[in-house]
Amino acid sequence: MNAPALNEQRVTDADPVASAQQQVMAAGQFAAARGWVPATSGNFSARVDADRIVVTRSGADKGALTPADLAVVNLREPLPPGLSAEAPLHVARYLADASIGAIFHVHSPAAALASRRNARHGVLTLEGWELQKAFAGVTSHLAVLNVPVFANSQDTVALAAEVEARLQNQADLAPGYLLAGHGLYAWGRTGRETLRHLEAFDVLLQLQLEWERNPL
Ligand SMILES: CSCCC(=O)C(=O)COP(=O)(O)O
Ligand SMILES: [Zn+2]
Repeated sequence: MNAPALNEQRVTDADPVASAQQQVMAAGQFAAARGWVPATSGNFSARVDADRIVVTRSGADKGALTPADLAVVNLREPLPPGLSAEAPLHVARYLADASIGAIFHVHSPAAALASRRNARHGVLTLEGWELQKAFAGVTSHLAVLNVPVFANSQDTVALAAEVEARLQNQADLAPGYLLAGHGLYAWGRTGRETLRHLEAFDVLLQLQLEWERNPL
């Protein structure tokens, strides 16, 4: 999962926009196949270079994305109309962390439910699960990983500022956060790593929900 496939590497070298588009379209199919982006929910982005990302347009079916559903956006310029309503959340993350290569947002049932269960605390803490090692840099099930939970908001510019202020000061941060009653944002250095993180989050959130409901 860590090394890009040969085809992905060739496209990256030749055409970084096409590579970013390919990562986003593949992620959309992966998420749709698992029921994580129902009814056009979710939004996906991948970095092109230090200044640009590819991001989904608003309302696109994430399971059937084509290049026409994707916009190339400069991170340091005003956002054009028609982008995902949540594009400010993507842009703020890329600007805050130059190592991020892709950000995928899903509305999986586990994320929506776990976010509401933990909204009052403002954080969901993962600990004791071997699958935590699917997150980059985590080497033990004993690691304590915090997943911040934010109140949902339709003002995604203000929400992005709130998220980034909190993430800067969050110790032991997992590669993602939850929006209450809404879903999960996850990131990684590449599209493949971000998909691995999404998949790990999905199982870990299901385990956590079951554990909270019925601890042994
Ligand atoms: C259809 S779900 C409500 C909007 C949302 O939360 C989402 O993820 C999709 O919004 P977008 O503007 O990116 O299509
Ligand atoms: Zn959403």
